[in-house]
Amino acid sequence: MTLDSDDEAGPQSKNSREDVDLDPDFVFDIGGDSYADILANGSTTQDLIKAGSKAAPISVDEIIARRRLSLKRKRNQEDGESDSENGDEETGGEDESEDEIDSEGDARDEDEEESDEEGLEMDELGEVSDDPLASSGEDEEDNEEEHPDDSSENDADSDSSEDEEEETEADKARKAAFFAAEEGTSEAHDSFLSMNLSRPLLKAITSMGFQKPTPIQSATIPVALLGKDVVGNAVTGSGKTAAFMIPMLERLLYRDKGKKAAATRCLVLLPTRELAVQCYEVGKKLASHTDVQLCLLVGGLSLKTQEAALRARPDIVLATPGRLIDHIRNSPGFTLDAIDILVLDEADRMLSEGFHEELTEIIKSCPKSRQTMLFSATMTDSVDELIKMSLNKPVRLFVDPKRSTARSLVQEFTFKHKVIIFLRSKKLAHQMRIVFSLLGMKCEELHGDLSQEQRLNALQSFRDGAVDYLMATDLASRGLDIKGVETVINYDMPNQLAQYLHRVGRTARAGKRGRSVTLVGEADRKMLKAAIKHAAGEDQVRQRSVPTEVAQKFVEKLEDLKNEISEVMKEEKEEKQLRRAEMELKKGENLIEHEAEIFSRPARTWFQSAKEKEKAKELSKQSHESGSKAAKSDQKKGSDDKPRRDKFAGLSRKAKRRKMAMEEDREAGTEKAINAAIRSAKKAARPSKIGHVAKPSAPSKARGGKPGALSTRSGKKGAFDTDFGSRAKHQEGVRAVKGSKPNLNKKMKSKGGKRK
Ligand SMILES: Nc1ncnc2c1ncn2[C@@H]1O[C@H](COP(=O)(O)OP(=O)(O)OP(=O)(O)O)[C@@H](O)[C@H]1O
Repeated sequence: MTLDSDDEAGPQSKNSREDVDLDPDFVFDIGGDSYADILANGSTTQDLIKAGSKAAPISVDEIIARRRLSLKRKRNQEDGESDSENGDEETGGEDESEDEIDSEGDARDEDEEESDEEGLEMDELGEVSDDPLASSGEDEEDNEEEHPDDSSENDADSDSSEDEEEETEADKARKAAFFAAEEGTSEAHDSFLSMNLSRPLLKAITSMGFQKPTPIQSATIPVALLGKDVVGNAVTGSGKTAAFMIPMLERLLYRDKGKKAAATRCLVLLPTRELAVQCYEVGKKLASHTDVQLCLLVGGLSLKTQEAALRARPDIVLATPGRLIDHIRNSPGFTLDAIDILVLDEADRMLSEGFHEELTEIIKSCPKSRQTMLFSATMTDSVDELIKMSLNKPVRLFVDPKRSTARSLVQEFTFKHKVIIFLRSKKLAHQMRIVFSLLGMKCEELHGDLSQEQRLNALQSFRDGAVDYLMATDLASRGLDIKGVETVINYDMPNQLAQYLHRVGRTARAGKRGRSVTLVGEADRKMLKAAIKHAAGEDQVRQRSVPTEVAQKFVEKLEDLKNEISEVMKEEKEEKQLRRAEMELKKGENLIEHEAEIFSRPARTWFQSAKEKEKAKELSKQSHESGSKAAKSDQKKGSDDKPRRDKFAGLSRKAKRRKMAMEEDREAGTEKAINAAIRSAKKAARPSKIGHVAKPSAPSKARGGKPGALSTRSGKKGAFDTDFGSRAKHQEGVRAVKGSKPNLNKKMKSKGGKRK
C-alpha cells in the first residue's frame, strides 16, 4: 500500500488485505460511543463531573469570535459608508484563506507524490526541511512534559538501543524460571463459541459486533479463565480490553451472590482518566446482560457519587491510582481485601517510576492470593520490572513481535479529517489550537491543563466529528480508542520508542487503515531508525520532504498571525484571572454560609504529604526527560531526604493529632501490630467466600522463590475457585468441572490451573 493508493481510497476505506487480523468491515461500537453514553446522560454527567473545583472553562473559539466581531464593529464605525462592503470583504478574506490552505495542502500532496521514493534512504534525511512552524513564537523554554493523571510518562525500557540489546543467557534463564513453561498461541480458538463462555456474555459480544476473537483474545481468555497470571502484549488496537474483561466477567458470573456476599472482587488500574472511562464503558457493554456491577473511580469526577457507588460493593472497580488510594483511605468501608483479579492496563506505564509509590500502596492493600493480569502494546517481559507485582508463574502471551506497529498502519503524510496531533507540552498544544482556530480549522485540545469536563468534551467533539483536529499531549497517547482516526501527526519525534508506538497506535485500529506522520530532524535519526525497524512492513514507511517554498509560506502566514495569537492569549489570561477571582469570592461566601458543616467533615488523608507528592512528580518528570535511568538513582537519593516539616499543613487539629499519633506508633514499632489488628477486624467483617476451604500451604518453591507471598496465595482459595466447581452442576456442560480445562492448545493442556 502506498500513499497513492491511500489518496484514492482514503485510509478508512475497505481493506482487502488478507493478512489483517481483524475484520475491517466491522462497524464497531454499535452499542454506542463510549463517551457518548457518559456525556449524553445529563444527570449522570452532572453527578460525575466535579463541580466548582475549577473556574468555568474559557473557550478560545469564543474569544476569537468575539475579537472578530469587535474588529468588525470597529471597522464599521470607522467607515460607516462601506459597512456591508467591509463585512463581505472580511468574510471573503476568511474564505480565501481557507481555500488557500486547502490548495496549499493539495499542492503539497502533489509535491510529495512527486518526491515519493520506495523505501527510506537514511542518508537523505538531511533533506527533510525544518519544521515550518518553528518560528511561530513557540516558547522554546516550555519543554514541560505532559504527565497522564498527574504523573510523568516514563517507559522502563525507553531507548531503542536497549530494545536492540541481545538477551543474555542469564536473562533467558531468569525468564524461564519466572514465566510458566506454556505459552498461549493465537490458533487455539477462532470463535468465541469454542471458549465456552456463558450466554449473557456471548450475547453482549455479538451485539458489540465482535464476530471472532482477536489473536490476543484467543490467547488470553482460556488462560485467564483458569485463574492464571498473565503478561500480555499485542499491538495497539488489537482488542486487549476485551481480552481481560471477558474472562473477568465470565468468572464473576459464578461468584457468591446475595447481599452479604457483595464485594469488590476485580480491580482494573489504568494510567489516565480518559482510558478508565473508556474501559468502564467497554466493561458495561460486555456486562449488559449480566448482574455484574461496575464502578468508575477517577480523579476529576465527583467523589460523592463514587463513594455512594462504592457503598453498594460493586463487583468491578476501574480506577486511576490516585483516586483509588483516596477512596481506600477515606471512603468508609471500602477495601481491596476481597480482590480476586487485578488487571493493570498499559502495564508498562503503570510499572514505571511515575506510578511506583501509588502502585506499591495499592498492591499492599490487595490479597496476595489474587490473579494478576498485565497488558500493554509495549509490555516488557523484563523480570526486574515484573517482580514488583508478585506474579505467580505468569503465562507470557506475546502475540505480536516485540514492539511492533499495527499491520494496517501506513506511516505517511497529509490529513484533513480526524487527525490527532501530538505535541510535547500543554502550552504548545494550546498555542497550536489557537493557530488552527485562527486559520479557520476546527480543532480541540486535550491535555492536563484542562478541567475534566473540558477534557471529556474535547474528546467527545473529536469523536463526533464536530472538530477535525485534536491537539494532544501524551495524555492521549495510550489506549484511547477513537473510531475512524485517519491520521496521527507527531509534531516532534517522541524520545522513547514506546511513546511513539502508543501515539501512532491511535490510528489503524482493529484492522482499519491509518496513517502516521512524524516531523523529524537530524537529531531524531536514532528514534527514526527504531521506528522504521518496528514498522510491520518496510514498504509502509515513506519519506517526504516539505518543499522549502511551502514551509516558507506557512512561516509567513504564522508571522502575520503572531500579534493576533498573543492578543488572544492575553484576553484568555485576563478572563481566567477574572473567573478565578469570582470563584474565590464564591468559595469565601460558601465558607461563611456553611462553616459548621464544612468543619465537621473529617479531613481527607493521603499517603504522601503535598510536598512528597510534588517531589515524586518532579522526579518522575526528570526520569521521563532523561530516559529513566539517571532519575531512578535520583529517586533513591530523593527518598532519603523526604521533607519532614509541613507534613500536616492544612489539616484540621483532629486530623493532625491522629496523624501524629500514627507517627508515634510507627516510631514505637506498634504500627504493624495495629494494622494487623485492623486487617483482621476487617476480614472478620467481610462477606465470607462460599466454599472457602483453607488448604495446607504449598512448599515455597511453588511461588517461584518468594516464600513470603507463597503461603497466603497457595493456601487460600479465591472466591472464584468454588464458583468454577459449582458451575458444573448447572452449566451447559462447559469447562467448569474442577480440574477440567478449557479447550486450549496442546501445550496449555499439559498444565493444570494454578490453584486447582
Ligand atoms: N473480537 C473483536 N472483533 C472486532 N473488533 C474488536 C474485537 N475486540 C475488540 N475490537 C475492537 O477493537 C478496537 C480496539 O480495541 P482496544 O481498545 O481494546 O485495543 P487495545 O489493544 O487495548 O489498544 P491499545 O494498545 O491502543 O490500548 C475497539 O474499537 C474494539 O471495539
